[in-house]
Amino acid sequence: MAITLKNPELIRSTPFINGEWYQSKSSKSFDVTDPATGELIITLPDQTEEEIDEAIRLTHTAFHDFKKLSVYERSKCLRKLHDLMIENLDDLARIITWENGKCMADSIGEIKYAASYFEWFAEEAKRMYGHTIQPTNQNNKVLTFKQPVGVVGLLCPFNFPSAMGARKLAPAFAAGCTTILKPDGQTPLSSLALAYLADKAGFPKGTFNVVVVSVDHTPMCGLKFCESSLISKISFTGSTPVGKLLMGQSALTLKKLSMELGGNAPVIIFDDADLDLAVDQAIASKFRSLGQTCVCANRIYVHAKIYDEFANRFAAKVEQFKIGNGFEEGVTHGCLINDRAIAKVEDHIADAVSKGAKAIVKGGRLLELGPHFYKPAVLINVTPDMKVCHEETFGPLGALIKFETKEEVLEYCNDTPFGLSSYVFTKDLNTVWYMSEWLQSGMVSVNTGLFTDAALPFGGVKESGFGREGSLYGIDDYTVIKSVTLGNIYM
Ligand SMILES: NC(=O)c1ccc[n+]([C@@H]2O[C@H](COP(=O)([O-])OP(=O)(O)OC[C@H]3O[C@@H](n4cnc5c(N)ncnc54)[C@H](O)[C@@H]3O)[C@@H](O)[C@H]2O)c1
Ligand SMILES: O=CCCC(=O)O
Repeated sequence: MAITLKNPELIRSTPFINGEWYQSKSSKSFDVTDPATGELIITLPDQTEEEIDEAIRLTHTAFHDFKKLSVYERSKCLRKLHDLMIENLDDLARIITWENGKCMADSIGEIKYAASYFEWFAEEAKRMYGHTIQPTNQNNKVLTFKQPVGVVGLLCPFNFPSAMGARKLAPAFAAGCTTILKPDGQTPLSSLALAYLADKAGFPKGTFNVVVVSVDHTPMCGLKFCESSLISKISFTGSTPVGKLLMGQSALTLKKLSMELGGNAPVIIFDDADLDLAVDQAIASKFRSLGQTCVCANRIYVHAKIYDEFANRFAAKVEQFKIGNGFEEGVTHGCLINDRAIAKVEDHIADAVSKGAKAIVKGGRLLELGPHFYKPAVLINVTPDMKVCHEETFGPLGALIKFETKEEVLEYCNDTPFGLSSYVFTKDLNTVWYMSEWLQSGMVSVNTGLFTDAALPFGGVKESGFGREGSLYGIDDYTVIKSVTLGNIYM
């Protein structure tokens, strides 16, 4: 099914390099398909090593002029891009639903969320403050400047095809860095549409480049970024194993890195929680983008006193989901991205059931809807020895685990190498404080399942990575501090 857009020019079929829609000479190409139908959306050139090198070189050349552009000019471009995204909201959301499969309501939410990073960093661009410091020698003064780190390579995943790129591009541009973005080979159209709008917003030539490569050639592109001495920093969002690989590959050029990696988010529901709120919010967290969100609830710990009641209400709500093509009216949840994603959900369910879990909502493929549709599942009697407690499912499986005390549940929650986000539901301030203090995660969300925002410092601890995106801290990852000493000053 081809989609119609108010502005068909938003669909691009070539990379965007140095301010131009680049005519690739590659003899290879790759198909982007609609995960809901399996139908072809577009065929793109699979860029070669030489073309990636050339794109890096041009991004580097652009850096020297760009750093001279005033922060006020950078701020205006960012603000304009925000406005253009909102003007093109419906078209951009349709592109996400087409290439990613999430429902239109989620896609519209994603575009507003992505645009909000440009608005936020349009303001932050003006706030790259330095310090004046008094060193031990009274006749010297130290000044600090925040300077752009240089060329930044942005490697983005499929699950938020617009927002993950926006969350990197906006602070990088605000700081005065030039960027080269490689979108996921399954969902490249949103990034190309962003490049089209950035160009219209006045981003100078070469400051925002998008290269395209197939899923198969992605490791080649990753290696090129990591090994290039012209790229100063890499910002990656994706799984922990790939993050580790990129970090190793970046060692030779000692790059600055931001790693937004996998999660295994626990949700803890205490017996004093507002149950209606907890059920609704746990559902919102668990099934956002059908579970394909890095901060999605992965393990839901429910206090023994309210376990059965919570499980029944949770299951009843899941049964009400309307799964279908994301473009259809009334659909609450679309499809998963590919077969591998479904296989992981099936594996976690099979493992849990073989160890004693019981399905109170039986999940399963919905082949009558299309190749990647899956009815969400809810399991009770889940125990800490099951895979779902240790690995990120990244799909529509609600796993409910019983607990008795806060000390016990804290131990379960922290028993993982991951530490991205955690959720706590309770009315007791002491419990809120205790859990917020001791949960090993970069973000703790209390009494809400939806917390991400451009104003929030987003990022993990442990093997969920490092660096913070968004917020007043987000720009720091794209800057370096230069210290200037003024000597022999006499007053
Ligand atoms: N912390 C966050 O902000 C965040 C946000 C979204 C997703 N994620 C994580 O991402 C994972 C889901 O995404 P995925 O399955 O696509 O992850 P993935 O790591 O397989 O892929 C992520 C991206 O990296 C690319 N990639 C893969 N191998 C590469 C290589 N050798 N060099 C360069 N790029 C390479 C992929 O093509 C994709 O675009 C989950 O673990 C999820 O938690 C984290
Ligand atoms: O998937 C990860 C990002 C989700 C978000 O920023 O809300």
